[in-house]
Amino acid sequence: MMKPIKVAVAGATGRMGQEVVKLIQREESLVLSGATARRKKGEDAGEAIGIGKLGITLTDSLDEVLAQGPDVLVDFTTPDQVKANTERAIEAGVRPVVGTTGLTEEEIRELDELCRDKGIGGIIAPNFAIGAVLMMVFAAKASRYMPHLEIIEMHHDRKLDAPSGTAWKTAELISKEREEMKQGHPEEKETLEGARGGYRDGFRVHSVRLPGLVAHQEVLLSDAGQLLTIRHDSLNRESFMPGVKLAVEDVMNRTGLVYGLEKILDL
Ligand SMILES: NC(=O)C1=CN([C@@H]2O[C@H](COP(=O)(O)OP(=O)(O)OC[C@H]3O[C@@H](n4cnc5c(N)ncnc54)[C@H](OP(=O)(O)O)[C@@H]3O)[C@@H](O)[C@H]2O)C=CC1
Ligand SMILES: O=C(O)C1=N[C@H](C(=O)O)C[C@H](O)C1
Repeated sequence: MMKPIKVAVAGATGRMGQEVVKLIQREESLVLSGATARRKKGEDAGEAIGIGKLGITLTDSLDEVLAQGPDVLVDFTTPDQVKANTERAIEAGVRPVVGTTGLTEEEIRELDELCRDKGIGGIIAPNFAIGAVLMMVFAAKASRYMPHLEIIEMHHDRKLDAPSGTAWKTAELISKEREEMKQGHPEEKETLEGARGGYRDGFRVHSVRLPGLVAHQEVLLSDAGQLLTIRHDSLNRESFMPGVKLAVEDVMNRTGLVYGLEKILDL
């Protein structure tokens, strides 16, 4: 049997980090080698998230976790932590699998260069749910034929960033397929600031934040007499785990960093 992949988790007590720790526990091909969290540091990682003792103590020191020699670091922390965490992982020769949103295109390019210099693989995916990736790719394809469109993303009200990483990625994929064009009335005026949402490459992106939601997105595309709605709903955070597992396995066999799960799926 193959040796299990040693996975460390940054942000292990967060909404996503907890799911990743549970994923690692149920997969024989993965083993938890370390975990970071600040508020629950010193506690056992399993006990802290209610799944029983795992023998891994939570620490707020990423360097301590990296010194254990994991193969992969999975990061679900915050937009202000992720760049530094990922740089430190790569410098330590640990392959990053990043779900945390908020990295700019320039930062992603820098991290790719670092990975290549080290000869290791990495992936940054704003959304690990396979259905969400399909929604983004289908919407981008549809935009070639139906270029009038708007993106509406809807999330829980604990989310820090707007628009979501998924909406940014969708916009990027659409902008590669669709000729830039202005939509709506040329003399349109907002009488309530923000009413028309954010603007990118000629189309609008709207962010909704409500308690009880998880992660949802609609891309509305229209033409005379017709509306195409491409929608994805993550109903819980387990929905992201098959994609996380795929990414952890993938980075073991690549050099350089990819941005987007669609790059490692055979679509
Ligand atoms: N790619 C994808 O598929 C998905 C991406 N996301 C993204 O993942 C990120 C996390 O989301 P979510 O889990 O909901 O957020 P949470 O706020 O629930 O979790 C973030 C966790 O990070 C921990 N944390 C923050 N800073 C540090 C630090 N310096 N060291 C150690 N731990 C730290 C926090 O714990 P403490 O304060 O105790 O340290 C917290 O538990 C967001 O950017 C979100 O957009 C979310 C869902 C899916
Ligand atoms: O914060 C979240 O919850 C999510 N964040 C990611 C994003 O910003 O797109 C992925 C998913 O939408 C859930």
